Amino acid sequence: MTDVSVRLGDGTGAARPILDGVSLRVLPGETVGLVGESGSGKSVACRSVLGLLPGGARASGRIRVSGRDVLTMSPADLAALRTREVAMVFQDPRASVNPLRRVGDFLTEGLRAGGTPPAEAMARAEELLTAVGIRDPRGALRRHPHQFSGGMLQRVVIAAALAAEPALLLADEPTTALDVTTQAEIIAILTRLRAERGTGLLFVTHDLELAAAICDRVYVMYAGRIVETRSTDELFDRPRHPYTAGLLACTPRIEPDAPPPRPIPGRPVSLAEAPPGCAFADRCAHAVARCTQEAPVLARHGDGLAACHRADEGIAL
Ligand SMILES: Nc1ncnc2c1ncn2[C@@H]1O[C@H](COP(=O)(O)OP(=O)(O)OP(=O)(O)O)[C@@H](O)[C@H]1O
Repeated sequence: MTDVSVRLGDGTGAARPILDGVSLRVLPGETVGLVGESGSGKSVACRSVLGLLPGGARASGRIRVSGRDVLTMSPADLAALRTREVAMVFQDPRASVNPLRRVGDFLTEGLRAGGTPPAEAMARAEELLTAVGIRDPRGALRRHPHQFSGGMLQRVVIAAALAAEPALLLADEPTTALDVTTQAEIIAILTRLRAERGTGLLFVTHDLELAAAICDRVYVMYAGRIVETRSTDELFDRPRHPYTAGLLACTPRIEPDAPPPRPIPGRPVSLAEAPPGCAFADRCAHAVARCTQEAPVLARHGDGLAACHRADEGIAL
């Protein structure tokens, strides 16, 4: 997506800005992280790729998937995009499935709608369940969602997302609701499938350790804007934006000599409440007068981009 801004109607006729000039890219086979505190706009950015914005939202900019612009697509083309090119996995797998329908029906409906004969669709569903590590796939097809644990059901949802072999998989906190062991298994499945199938993966998370473990590149969002993006290695070794450094410092670490986590002072602001200048200035220990007067632009520093007037001074280390 390039320079995407989103505004939401607030019911009174006024429009509340949610995203401002967000540019973000996922190449085939790449895992890209999107991190930031709650309310920074990660989910809205992710959903905008599927044209899934709240009612009354207005989006500008360009969102291209396989060369076609999502924002100007007809409803029929959008529906086709969602079944063939881009799939999304959400935090709560139970919200993605109909509790009254068998898993087999859920997994095969897209394939059957695309003209695959029922027996072939069932065989494909079995294959997909095997690919996500479900041991008795034939039995699983006959069961209902309530007969699965959260982790098993998330595997089913991932299998469904992969049914059409999408070019891009959007994963919005897909493991947050799961215990750590299951979380590790789901991550292993996603990374393996991405490597085997060359699917691009956009992984939305507030967990920086997890982003570090699986992502090639990371985008950091604050108040509806991207404030930093670079390769995962450099982001963690040498963040240029004090917000990224703050997120890293407040992440608990397990190494025995690691410093204790230090929370970022204050609370996150939404884009609508953001002051002029840098939206993070109020919470930033390094802010100078210029930061409250002039909005920093996202510019090249090191191997990526950062939106900070002091990005080259090494202050975020
Ligand atoms: N359906 C909606 N109606 C009104 N406002 C919304 C809606 N969805 C999101 N917002 C607003 O958009 C902003 C960005 O929300 P978003 O859910 O994208 O943040 P997030 O970074 O994904 O947070 P979280 O980590 O909590 O999911 C927030 O200020 C939120 O209140």
